[in-house]
Amino acid sequence: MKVISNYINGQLIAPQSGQYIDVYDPSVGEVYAKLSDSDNRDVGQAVQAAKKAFPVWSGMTTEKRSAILLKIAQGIEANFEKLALAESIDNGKPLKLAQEVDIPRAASNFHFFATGLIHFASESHSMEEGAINYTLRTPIGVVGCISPWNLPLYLFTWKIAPALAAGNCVVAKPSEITPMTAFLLSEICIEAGLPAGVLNIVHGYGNKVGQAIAEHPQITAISFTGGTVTGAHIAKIAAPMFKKLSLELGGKNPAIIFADCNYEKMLDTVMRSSFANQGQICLCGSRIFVERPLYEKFKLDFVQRTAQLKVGDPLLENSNLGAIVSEPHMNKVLSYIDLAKQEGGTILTGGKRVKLEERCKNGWFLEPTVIEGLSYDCRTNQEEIFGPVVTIMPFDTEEEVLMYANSTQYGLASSVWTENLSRAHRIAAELKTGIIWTNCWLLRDLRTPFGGMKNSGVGREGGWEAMRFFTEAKNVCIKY
Ligand SMILES: NC(=O)C1=CN([C@@H]2O[C@H](COP(=O)(O)OP(=O)(O)OC[C@H]3O[C@@H](n4cnc5c(N)ncnc54)[C@H](O)[C@@H]3O)[C@@H](O)[C@H]2O)C=CC1
Ligand SMILES: O=C(O)/C=C/C=C(\O)C(=O)O
Repeated sequence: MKVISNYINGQLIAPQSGQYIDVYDPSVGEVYAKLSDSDNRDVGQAVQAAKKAFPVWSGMTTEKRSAILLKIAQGIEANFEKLALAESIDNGKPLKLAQEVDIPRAASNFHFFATGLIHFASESHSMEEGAINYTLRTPIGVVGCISPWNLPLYLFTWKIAPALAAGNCVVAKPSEITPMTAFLLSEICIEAGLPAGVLNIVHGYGNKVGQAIAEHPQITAISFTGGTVTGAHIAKIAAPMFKKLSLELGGKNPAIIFADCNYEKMLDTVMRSSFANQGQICLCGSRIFVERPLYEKFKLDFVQRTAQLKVGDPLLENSNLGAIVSEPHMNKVLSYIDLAKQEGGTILTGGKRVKLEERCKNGWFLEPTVIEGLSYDCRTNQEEIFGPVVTIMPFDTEEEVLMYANSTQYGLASSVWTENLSRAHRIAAELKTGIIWTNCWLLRDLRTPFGGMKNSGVGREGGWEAMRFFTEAKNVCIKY
């Protein structure tokens, strides 16, 4: 059985506890690897290694740092098939999705920041009084990156690439539920010649390793993606130490469909925004609002298309949906389907666990589910489900749909479907979400600010936002 070691000070090493955690393949429901059960001792060791490496890494020329990060990107590309297969086995997502989205994006994250760092420059502001300010952006030192299980390598690299590009040394923790590709990345980093201690990957539970990262006084900035409750917990620990925080948290995203939309394009994309990655993306559109004249047609077509989706072995080419990441998570999603029924919802399609045969007979699979007949303010429509479950609701006016869309504690992303340009701008101005996609979904330009409002997070990642987060701004004012 594969044993997943920590990557500390350039070495693959066992956890100090000598203990290991079971890692499951969700499509077969069985343990297939053992993961280091690390604790604050391993985090302490990682921080010491990172501190030692900091003068070397931050003092390196940008060209040299860029070249090493590009080598990591090339290493991801060279190991493309191995990483995609590992991601699919670890997470349960269709192999095709890992090949088309997760792994290419992980390589892009490194490419993007490896080249970006060369162009990252100081700002200067001249004053009429005869003075000039220039703002130095210096690396922070040792930073922490904590990532979730839904897009494992994609989100892990989305954090560590800018942190490293900005000249920091990193103590990183991938999710204990999906640690495999982060482990494979540590092998790639060794191969790429990343100096020892620059990146340290400490595996284990959130309440041990994650907690130790949040508490460590020498980790002065943390980038976290995960659940809102965990984000609030980390914020509470970090606040008295005045740590810099970037929190990418949950969502309950609206998809708003007007009757004048490009119907076929909308339908194809809304299928994806509802069920991609089994609905386990914080950006998925889980509340679908449809203008009343289009509602019945949309309902008919959407339900029919959903019922035709194939839930199957993630390794097979024709599976549209794979397994849910874990048994507890599958049960959580099922409990929300029960709640929807109690709240008066009608299940139009789906709603049950899927029992596959042979290899996947004990896997954790769910039918893609469409629910109607719920009020906008019931729990099903207010709380994050994070699975292949969407609700559909009609609306009559722009004011009404904006009220529905903005009614939750979350404010991550919205998608809007209309051919009316003025309306698109009007709606975008009123939606309280950090990201608004009009006539598209998850169309990503890595230069743009990425993040949420309200309980969906604090701060923005991506492009210069990430480089600014991972640096200290120091203004120098010179009077001449
Ligand atoms: N990006 C997103 O929006 C995500 C949202 N979620 C939501 O959160 C819910 C719970 O999922 P979980 O896997 O439990 O997410 P989580 O928020 O517990 O896990 C995310 C990361 O935080 C770590 N973590 C957990 N406790 C920690 C602590 N005390 N200190 C520091 N780090 C800690 C985990 O080990 C993991 O690496 C999901 O059902 C879903 O609704 C989950 C994953 C991603
Ligand atoms: O950066 C992206 O393209 C996607 C990010 C997705 C998440 O943060 C998530 O699903 O947790």
